[in-house]
Formats: sequence, structure tokens, C-alpha cells
Amino acid sequence: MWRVARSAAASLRQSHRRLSTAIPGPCIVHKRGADILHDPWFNKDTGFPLTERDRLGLRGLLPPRVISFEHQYARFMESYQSLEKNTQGQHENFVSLAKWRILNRLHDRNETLYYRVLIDNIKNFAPIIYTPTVGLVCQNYSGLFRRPRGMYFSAKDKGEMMSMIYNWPSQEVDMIVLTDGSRILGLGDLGVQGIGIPIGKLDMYVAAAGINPQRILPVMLDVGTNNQKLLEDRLYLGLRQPRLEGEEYLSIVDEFMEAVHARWPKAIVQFEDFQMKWAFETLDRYRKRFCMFNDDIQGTAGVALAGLLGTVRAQGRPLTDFANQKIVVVGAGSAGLGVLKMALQAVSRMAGPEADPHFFLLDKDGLITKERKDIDPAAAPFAKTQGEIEGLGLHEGASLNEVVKKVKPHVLLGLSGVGGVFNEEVLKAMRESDSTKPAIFAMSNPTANAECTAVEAFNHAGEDIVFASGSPFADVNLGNGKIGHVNQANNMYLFPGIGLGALLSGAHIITDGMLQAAAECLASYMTDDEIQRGVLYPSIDSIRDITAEVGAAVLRTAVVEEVAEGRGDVGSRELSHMSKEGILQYVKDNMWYPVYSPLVHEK
Ligand SMILES: NC(=O)C1=CN([C@@H]2O[C@H](COP(=O)(O)OP(=O)(O)OC[C@H]3O[C@@H](n4cnc5c(N)ncnc54)[C@H](O)[C@@H]3O)[C@@H](O)[C@H]2O)C=CC1
Ligand SMILES: CC(=O)C(=O)O
Ligand SMILES: [Mg+2]
Repeated sequence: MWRVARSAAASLRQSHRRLSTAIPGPCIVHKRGADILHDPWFNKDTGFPLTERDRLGLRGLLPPRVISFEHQYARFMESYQSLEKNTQGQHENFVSLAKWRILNRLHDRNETLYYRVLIDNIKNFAPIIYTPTVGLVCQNYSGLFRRPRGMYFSAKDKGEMMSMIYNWPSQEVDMIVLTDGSRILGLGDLGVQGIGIPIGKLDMYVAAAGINPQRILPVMLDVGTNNQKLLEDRLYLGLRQPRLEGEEYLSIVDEFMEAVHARWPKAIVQFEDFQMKWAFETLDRYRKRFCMFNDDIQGTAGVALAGLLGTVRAQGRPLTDFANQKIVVVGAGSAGLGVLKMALQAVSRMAGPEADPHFFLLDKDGLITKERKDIDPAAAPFAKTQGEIEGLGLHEGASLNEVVKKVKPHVLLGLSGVGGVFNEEVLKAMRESDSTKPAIFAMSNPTANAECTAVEAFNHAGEDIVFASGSPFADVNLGNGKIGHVNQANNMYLFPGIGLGALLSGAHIITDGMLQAAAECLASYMTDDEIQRGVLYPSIDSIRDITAEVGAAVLRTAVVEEVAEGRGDVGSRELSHMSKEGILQYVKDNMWYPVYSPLVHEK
């Protein structure tokens, strides 16, 4: 793990803006010699200039030739490309893990170079450090583990967290991504192995939002696991006990949140991949007290809503027609319910609170109606009444196939975590959709858990669909020079901007208005021409640009809603006097960009 010199954070903050200009400001270090080479934040490998080698006691610890940043970059890319060449024809998982390892080694050694190659090659590298490969990494975490990254708070640490939090070497932390490993992507309970998710999400924060990597903190809250295979695995690195439940569980999360708040009152905590009951409960419990959000509920909802509004535009209809769209959501978990909740709010805004949207919700037991026994309170508002479905010939627990055939939905959206649940019959039934451009969103991750593949969607549902998946698929060649465009409907298009906007506004909470602004910003980012071509989301190549826009929209709303308290020298007064363009510029100026800063040693 990298270590950060004690008061370096303050000087880094000062040089923060200068980092994005041609001449980077100096960076103060409180260590010398080999300690610097072993610190990925400061390490430049062979890139230390001779004068710096003298100043920092590095002379003789490196080969004599000084290699430029550009040359180091090219060398890394060459080794990455030869790995690609040498592993051609090997099993996909083997290749993906080999790619992850080479990137991870760089991450552990030299963060400046790591984040530069990540930013410049985000389209190629996101599938390695994020979904789908991150899922494979979590599954194989015990075997892959070499060095710790982030912090681990376990059930055994009860009563100690307030002091433990000071073990983190960085003085300042802006963004924390927290998981308890209970629902990692669509892979279920992976216990402590789920730490890969906060690490991957925070890599996206650095790459997309320009959050300074010295101010991020991935956290695993290990309260045990109910995964029997892991409990029996002699290599498993987490607590070997069943998950804590009830008040015992909540007291651990409470203690962690208090500890974070005590040390870094302005840090933003993103809850990630918690099983549904805790996802909703913790969001409810903390959202008015801390600056936090749940990415699976709220980030996903915004991304899905942006895509749903895009499909209305793709049909050539006015946005207000969203209220008339028939949407079938498959999966009544934290993500599916989050989407429906936000979609309902959008319908109410467009058509008034009395509007009656045409949403159909299914879980593993089929269509959810008011007749469902032990219905989850969060799903209850979306349960159909007998009167709403009898005309359609539907009933409690109707299968997906029946629902699609009878409803003829405009949109079929999957957040079930079940690979292949949009089978051939279901997809063929979408040909009878009442929409001129039916939309299929197979949003579950990783790839094997997607409700269908892109090829299956275009083959079975027809060429006139719009398609989106949570993990990346290649565009589909439809023949005759036509291409079926594949969108990636993933919360990565929003969470970095939500975090960035909240951070720079100094908001003490994240409001519904801020989240709605984020979704609307993403929805309006695409041009009519792109939408007509079935392109609902920006290319991941432009993720830094869309994130700046989303961050600015979130910040503006925080100011309007009077929750922005400002940050550093820029207080709420200064923020409220900034123009729209001024806010966007302010956001961009505060995005960290990786370049080697001159290092200055201070005792
Ligand atoms: N693309 C994206 O940005 C995001 C994707 N996801 C993905 O969504 C999936 C679900 O996440 P959560 O809602 O948090 O999980 P969850 O475990 O809370 O909910 C899963 C839901 O799917 C239902 N389900 C299971 N089998 C089914 C079947 N055969 N047919 C219909 N419904 C079925 C369950 O009853 C449950 O309601 C995961 O795969 C996750 O990776 C989650 C967040 C963001
Ligand atoms: C993308 C994401 O957050 C998930 O699949 O859980
Ligand atoms: Mg997630």
C-alpha cells in the first residue's frame, strides 16, 4: 500500500489546480530515498530527474538513464500490447486476469503513470478495472491478493473504529466507496472479496471525475459472509462467521460512519453493492445526517432514466410522452426499485401527481401484484391491482413471457442479476411492441449475468430496437452495412459526477434535486442525431467531459437548494455568484490530472 507523507496533503491541495496546467506545481514529501521509490503516489520509477535524485537521496538507487514520462508510458503500452498478442487464443478469463494483473502492478508501483494510461485508454481499460473483469477479480481475490489497498473494518473491530480511522495515512479524504460485500454485481455474497468493487469504482472516480487519488479511500465492512463456499475456503481472507444481522449489523455501520465523519467531516460516502434490505435501510438512516448516497439505488436510477428519456426521443415523440410509456422492469431489488422510484417522480413532474404510469414489475416469482403475499414495502407502490391487469389477461406471478406478450411494452429493462432471462421467446415477443423503436436494457453485471447479449437482442427482437447493457458488448453487425449500436447503461456515467459535484459544492447532504439534475444532464447530453442512431449514452472515451457536466449540474442544484457550504477558499457566497459557465469551469479546474510534479523534500 502506498503511504502518504503526513502533511503532504495540504501542499497537494495548493498544487491541485496547477497540476492540470503545463508546469505542475511542486509537491512536498517528507520521506527520502528508497521510501519514495516504494510509495506509488510519489514514485516516478526511472523518471526521476538527476537533480531530484540528488535532492531526495535517490542517486545510485536507480539505473543511471533518465526516462521521460512519455517514454515510460510507451514502454508500458508496449508490454500491455505484447501481453495481448501473446495470450491470443487463450481462455477469456485467463486473458482478462492477466491484463488486470499488469495494470494492478503499475497501480501498486506508480500511480501517476497508472492513472494517465487509464485516462487515455479508458475504453480499453474500463472493462478490466471495472465491470466485467472486476467481478472475476473479486471471485478470485484470495488467490490474487498481494498487497492491501483501502481499509478493512470488521465485526471484530467494534469499539475501535474511531481510532482505526486514523491509521489511514492520508490527512484528507474526499471520496469513500464502502461495501459489505453482500451483493457484488450479480455474483451474490462475496464477503471480504468484494473490496475489488470499491477499488474499481474509485479508479473510475479518478479517471472520470479527476478526484485526487491521494484523497480516495476504498472500504470493506466485513461483517461475515453467508457464502458457504467461502466459509469453507482455507484461503478466504475475511471473517469466518455468518453475517451479522439486525441491530448488531447496524451498530457496525453506525460506528464506521461516525468515525469517518469525525476525521473527515466533508468526505462523501458512496454505498455500493449492499444487499437490498441494507441498501434501503442505510440510505434512509444516513442520507439526512451525512453526505452519502447509494449508487445502486440512486446512481443506477439516474442512468436508467436518462436512457428511458432517450428512447422516447428515439421514437420521435415529445419527452412528456414518457408518462405513456409501457415499461416492464425485471428485478425488484435495490436497482430495479430505484429506477422505478425515479421514473415515477419524472412522470409526476411531467403529468402531475395523479398520473398513472404504465410500469410492470417482476421478480423471481413473476409479476408483482397487490395479491402478492409478504410484499416488500419498497415494491408495494409498483404492485398492480386486479383492475389494472385483468383486461390484459394477466395475474399475480405471471411469467415474463406472458407479461411481454400481453403488455407489448415500449421498454424491457432487466436488473435481475440473472443471465439469459430475456430468452429467445421473450425477445421475439418484443417484436410486437407498441413502440416503433422498442428498447431492451439488459443492465445486469457482469457480462454472464446480462439478461441477454447484444447479438441475441438484435437477432431476436429485430434491427429497429435500441439496446443497452450494463457491461460492454461490441456493436452488432446487422449486415448490409448496418450496425446495431450497443449502449453501456451503467451507473459509471453518473456516480463520478454526483460525487464531484457534491464535493465541490461542500454540500452536507445529497438531495433528490441534485440526483435529478445529474440524470437530466446526462439525458440532455446526447444530440438528436445521436439519439436517432440509437446512441443513448456518450462514448466512454468522453466520460471525463460528461462527468464535468454532471458535476456542474449537481453543484448548481446544491447552490439553488441551499445545501452548498462551499469548499476551501470558495464559500457558498462565491459559488452562488458564479455563472453557469463559471461553475463548469470551476469544476474542470478542480479535476486532478496525472503529471509528474517536482518533489521537494521537507523534514
Ligand atoms: N448497469 C448498472 O449500472 C447496474 C446494474 N446492476 C445490476 O443489477 C442486478 C441486480 O442488482 P440489485 O437490484 O442490487 O440486486 P437484488 O438482489 O437487490 O435484486 C435482484 C432482483 O431480481 C429478482 N430476480 C431474481 N431472479 C429473477 C428472475 N429469474 N426473473 C425475474 N426477476 C428475478 C429478485 O427477485 C430481486 O427482486 C445485478 O446484476 C447488478 O450488477 C445494479 C446496479 C447498477
Ligand atoms: C454497476 C453496478 O454498480 C453494479 O452492477 O452493481
Ligand atoms: Mg453496484
